[in-house]
Amino acid sequence: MTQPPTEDRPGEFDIIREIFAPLSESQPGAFNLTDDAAILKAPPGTELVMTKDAMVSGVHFLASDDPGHIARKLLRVNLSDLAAMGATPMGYLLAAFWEQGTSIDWIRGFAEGLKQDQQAFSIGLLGGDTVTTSGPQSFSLTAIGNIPDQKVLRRKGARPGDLLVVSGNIGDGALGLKALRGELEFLDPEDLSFLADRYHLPQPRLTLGRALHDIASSCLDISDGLMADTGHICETSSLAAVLEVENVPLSMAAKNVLAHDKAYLTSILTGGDDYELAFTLPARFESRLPDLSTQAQTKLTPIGRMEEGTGVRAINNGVEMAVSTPGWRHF
Ligand SMILES: Nc1ncnc2c1ncn2[C@@H]1O[C@H](COP(=O)(O)OP(=O)(O)O)[C@@H](O)[C@H]1O
Ligand SMILES: Cc1ncc(C[n+]2csc(CCOP(=O)(O)OP(=O)(O)O)c2C)c(N)n1
Ligand SMILES: [Mg+2]
Ligand SMILES: [Mg+2]
Ligand SMILES: [Mg+2]
Repeated sequence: MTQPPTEDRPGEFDIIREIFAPLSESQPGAFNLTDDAAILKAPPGTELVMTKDAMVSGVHFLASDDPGHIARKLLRVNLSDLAAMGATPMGYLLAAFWEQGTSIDWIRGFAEGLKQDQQAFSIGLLGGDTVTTSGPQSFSLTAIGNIPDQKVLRRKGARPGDLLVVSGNIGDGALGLKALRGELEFLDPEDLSFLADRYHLPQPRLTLGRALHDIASSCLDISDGLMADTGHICETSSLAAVLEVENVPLSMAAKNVLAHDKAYLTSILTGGDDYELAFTLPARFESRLPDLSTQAQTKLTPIGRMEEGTGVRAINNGVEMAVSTPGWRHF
């Protein structure tokens, strides 16, 4: 920041000391955000797992979204990638590109959101960077976790005959964005706010990821869209997937959207913002799904099967769906 601090307008280092340093309290290696970098030890017998996702106003969130929600989603989408690898969160690094003129209240609201979710997910701030930009509000977060040696879940590893299983419900995030944009005015207010909440606050499936260590043959989180991300398992595992669309788990709100207009099925299957896990399961483990579901406190639904070949085919009650765009692409 180039502006000098005044009594009522804190400067860059006031913001770091007063707003961000308290978020690093649980991390002794962050040195209270007073050093050039942080240190972190992996517990004995574990490996570090690292992931980074960015969020940009107008691309990943709406400029009108609550700053606390934006912060929590930023943390949660990264935790979702740790969950997909089967990892346990430890710490995170944050780069904030504040749009010039951002108010201190907005920054405080953002940090409040981080504080709330740090406690919920047992993770703390390790460091980062604070800059301003003439572009839109943007953030990048690097989450670091650990996993016992040799336990990592990969996108690669699915075998022909494995079941394709998803956690939670699919499509709520994409429909939530439509709800916030005023496109689903036919829904009642409870459904609208349920879907908006699902867009704002995904639920990273960390307990599930850890429970899948010796069970899943491959795993990822669904961020771009169910069809596109299933395609990633197919590509890295050199297989095809057949998706039984009628088995895709839906919330009551999503069912109400479909009852109004079946065309929303494409948004559900390809819209992304799900942050549920999709994993492949050797058929001999199918009987373990109810226990896994109880342990992970999420619904687990088999929605298809892996086969020899390439690509994802979506079959809706026996009829193959033509899907031109399987998910979100930045380019
Ligand atoms: N700019 C980049 N530099 C290095 N690695 C990247 C970059 N962009 C994406 N990746 C890597 O490419 C892979 C796929 O990225 P992405 O689709 O964004 O993953 P995800 O959807 O799980 O967040 C990941 O391993 C990610 O770390
Ligand atoms: C305002 C707004 N428009 C569109 C979307 C939809 N969207 C934007 S990026 C994206 C995919 C996920 O983001 P990405 O940066 O690709 O995360 P990753 O897959 O790397 O985890 C989706 C579904 C959104 N979330 N918010
Ligand atoms: Mg990414
Ligand atoms: Mg991912
Ligand atoms: Mg991601």
